[in-house]
Amino acid sequence: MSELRFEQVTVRFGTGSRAMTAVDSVDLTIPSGQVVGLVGESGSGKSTLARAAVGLTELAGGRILLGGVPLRHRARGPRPLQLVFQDPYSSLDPRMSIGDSIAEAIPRTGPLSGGSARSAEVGRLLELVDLDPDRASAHPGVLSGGQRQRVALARALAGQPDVILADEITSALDVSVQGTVLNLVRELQRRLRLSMLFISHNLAVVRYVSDYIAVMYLGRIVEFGPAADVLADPQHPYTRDLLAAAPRRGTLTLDAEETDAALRAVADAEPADPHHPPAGCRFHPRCPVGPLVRPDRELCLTVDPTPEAAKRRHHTACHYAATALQAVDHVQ
Ligand SMILES: Nc1ncnc2c1ncn2[C@@H]1O[C@H](COP(=O)(O)OP(=O)(O)OP(=O)(O)O)[C@@H](O)[C@H]1O
Repeated sequence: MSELRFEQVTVRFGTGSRAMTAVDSVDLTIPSGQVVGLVGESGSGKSTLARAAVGLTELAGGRILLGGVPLRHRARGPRPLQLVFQDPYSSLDPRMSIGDSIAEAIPRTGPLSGGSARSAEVGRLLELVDLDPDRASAHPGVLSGGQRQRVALARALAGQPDVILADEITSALDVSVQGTVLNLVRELQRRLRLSMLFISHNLAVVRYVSDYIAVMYLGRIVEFGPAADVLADPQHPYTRDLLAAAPRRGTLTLDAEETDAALRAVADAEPADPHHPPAGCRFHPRCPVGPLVRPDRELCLTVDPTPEAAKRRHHTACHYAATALQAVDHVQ
């Protein structure tokens, strides 16, 4: 079993007046062999959550379990979680051949410890990501962005992971290449039965690969559910903003910056300051729904809806989710 579960995970940065909670009491499960797409605007805490899972960032609270076992208790050896970044340059040493970079990530013990087994494995991994094994001696600098991202994927797979955390892996690629890399990711995920957290600003990209969608806002998960349900029947006003800002189904034409800009235009407000998150519901300063239901917004201003959220298969952290959204539709 390779279910990855975040339980009440909290990450803080800074001290004193610059202290901030980047990830706040997050509960999130990535079911075994499934893809959870994590979407939200810049600064919402998506990368921090992924970095916490691989131990690059310390937890201030909560725990992370793989197959029911807290991660810090697992024995060393093949790395069960692998993080793939937006920029493959950060994981590929430009001075090393791509074959050596991949070989370096193959476990040094077990059946792949011998030299010839390792180079055969490099060839197999390159083929797996649709690259010619003859390119093993090439350096990253001579490859296209899409090819480099394939190498980064091969390197991640070399660690024999159960879980891949893919952080904006197509954001730096031309739109024409994004589709082929996304197809490859989905095919590999299915073939190898990987569990995956797939992070992107772009809901069009997320919906392309995800079984479930989680929406993050100011360090919190504000909506979670099966992808089809979230897309067809978004419950949180922020998810509706995201959907309004996303390119239509089948296109991937908005990049990260454009998506953020579109989001702000839709919500007609600057993102909240993560150092001073609003009291009550964090989304209330941007929310079109609360004032429609109750002009004084008492509940929204004073009561944090998150703790009640995670009870159903498709759930949201909004006091007035479904009923109020119908009211907004009616007014519009
Ligand atoms: N090492 C750090 N030190 C201090 N603050 C940090 C650090 N890493 C992240 N942050 C802050 O934590 C918050 C969440 O950042 P994070 O990168 O996780 O967001 P994100 O949703 O992934 O956004 P982006 O897509 O822009 O990376 C931001 O306000 C960011 O400035």
